Amino acid sequence: MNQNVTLESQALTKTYFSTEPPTEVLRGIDLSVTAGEFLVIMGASGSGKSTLLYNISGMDRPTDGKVLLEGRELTSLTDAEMSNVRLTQMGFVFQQAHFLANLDVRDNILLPALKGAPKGNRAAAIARADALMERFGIAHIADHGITQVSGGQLQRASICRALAGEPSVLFADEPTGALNSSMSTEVMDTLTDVHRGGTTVVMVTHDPAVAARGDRVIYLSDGLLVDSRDAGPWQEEKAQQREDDLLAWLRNLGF
Ligand SMILES: Nc1ncnc2c1ncn2[C@@H]1O[C@H](COP(=O)(O)OP(=O)(O)OP(=O)(O)O)[C@@H](O)[C@H]1O
Repeated sequence: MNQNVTLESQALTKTYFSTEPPTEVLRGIDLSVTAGEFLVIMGASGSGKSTLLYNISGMDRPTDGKVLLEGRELTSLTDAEMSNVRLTQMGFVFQQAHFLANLDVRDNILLPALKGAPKGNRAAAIARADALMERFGIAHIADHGITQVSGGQLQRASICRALAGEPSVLFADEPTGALNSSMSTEVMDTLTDVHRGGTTVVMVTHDPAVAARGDRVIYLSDGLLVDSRDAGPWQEEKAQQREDDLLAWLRNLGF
């Protein structure tokens, strides 16, 4: 394995047999994600973006093919081993934050980190969560209930939760899908910061302005990886140009 590759899929396929005829959603995906990369997955609705994210992150099991994280084959792990990998090496951000209503923001952020932390590391986990909330500008809402904060704050809290276990890869599925444009910018500034801190980010989005943040965009069509575009690191001052260039590329692909 190339030392710089952190996450890899080889001939990955996913077929749902619950439908008649079965639905072939992923039809042989070879993908390499470099350590520290910000990779964006795009494609038309139904092309298999979320399915790919779920299968490379061990949330679902592929029908065939392999997934490797830092050289370790995830596809051969037991469910318990896989769930430990998710807890200790991966972070997840979804369109909706899925927080527990009876816990405040800090305790929601801490919940998975405490599950993954060895006994006695509670104080360190709390200190890390507090530092993350400070870094992403939500320290002042740490004691608030989750219904007392904005959608953008909640999504930044879910990024803190995803980072609390110090994952090597952060997976995000339409993280701005439920937000207005100013909250979306707020959340993407946070993810850009996460990426600049060295965390590998793999994100699904249908929004070109959001996708323009990535170092590289791959395009899925009907379960196949049909193209890939390197854009280089995000530069705020070139935001509009990056989005326009990405859109031109996407239009050529039929987006
Ligand atoms: N559990 C399932 N059983 C059967 N078919 C499924 C299942 N989950 C997803 N699919 C089908 O797989 C295809 C790809 O779904 P997926 O959610 O990965 O697409 P997507 O590119 O993320 O789409 P969108 O942009 O609309 O979210 C769709 O046709 C969907 O209906």
